[in-house]
Amino acid sequence: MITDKQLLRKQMRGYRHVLPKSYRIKASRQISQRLIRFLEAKKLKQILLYWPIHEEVDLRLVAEYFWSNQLEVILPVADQIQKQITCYAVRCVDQLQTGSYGIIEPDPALARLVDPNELEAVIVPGVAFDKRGYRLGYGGGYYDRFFMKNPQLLSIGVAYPEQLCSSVYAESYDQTITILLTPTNLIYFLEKN
Ligand SMILES: Nc1nc2c(c(=O)[nH]1)N(C=O)[C@@H](CNc1ccc(C(=O)N[C@@H](CCC(=O)O)C(=O)O)cc1)CN2
Ligand SMILES: Nc1ncnc2c1ncn2[C@@H]1O[C@H](COP(=O)(O)OP(=O)(O)OP(=O)(O)O)[C@@H](O)[C@H]1O
Repeated sequence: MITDKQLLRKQMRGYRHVLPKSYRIKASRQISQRLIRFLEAKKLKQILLYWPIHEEVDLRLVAEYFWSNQLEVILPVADQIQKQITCYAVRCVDQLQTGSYGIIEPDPALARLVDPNELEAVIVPGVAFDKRGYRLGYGGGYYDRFFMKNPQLLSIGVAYPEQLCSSVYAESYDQTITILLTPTNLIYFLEKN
């Protein structure tokens, strides 16, 4: 049986897939610039970023910003068996490799292992976000597990406006994000549901 959640995931991925490339590039640049300004204002440096796949918001400008300021870029490495994320910090693109799901990830042999307690914020990719701050991903539950173990972390979702919807059919294990950044808005979700 196909669930509402699976249908929504397919529909929202479809919406994202048909966004023109030029639109996605422009929106990604706007979101990246807003994120850089936010991180500077709050003096946040130890940030878990992500390297984009499919048509996700592309934050590589933020990675470039970190590297050009002699800061490390922290990225997740996905363990496909355990469905868990481990964080590694890299100093340049040479420390990256193609990992699970074809995602560009830190090479654990070259990168520095980062304890999640060191993190000051987590930038969360998603397929869709709803008005209560719940997120829909690719269905692996990686970020849900990560936030269940590290509930204190500030989580910042990033999205094109076309990824927002009224409900993503959140389940008991789903965690809300703290902030959502779009090309034109910064939304705070104050209530932890
Ligand atoms: N850029 C990025 N990195 C990330 C995530 C993410 O959502 N985006 N993750 C967040 O969880 C973790 C990896 N999880 C992922 C789970 C599935 C797919 C994916 O593309 N799945 C294919 C099906 C592949 C298969 O079945 O073998 C697909 O949905 O088309 C990608 C990432 C950690 N790193
Ligand atoms: N904290 C958890 N502990 C154990 N299993 C979990 C936990 N969180 C989620 N799961 C499991 O993970 C699966 C996928 O969850 P969900 O559909 O919410 O993923 P998602 O948020 O879309 O994916 P992702 O975070 O990887 O982008 C579900 O079957 C759920 O049972």
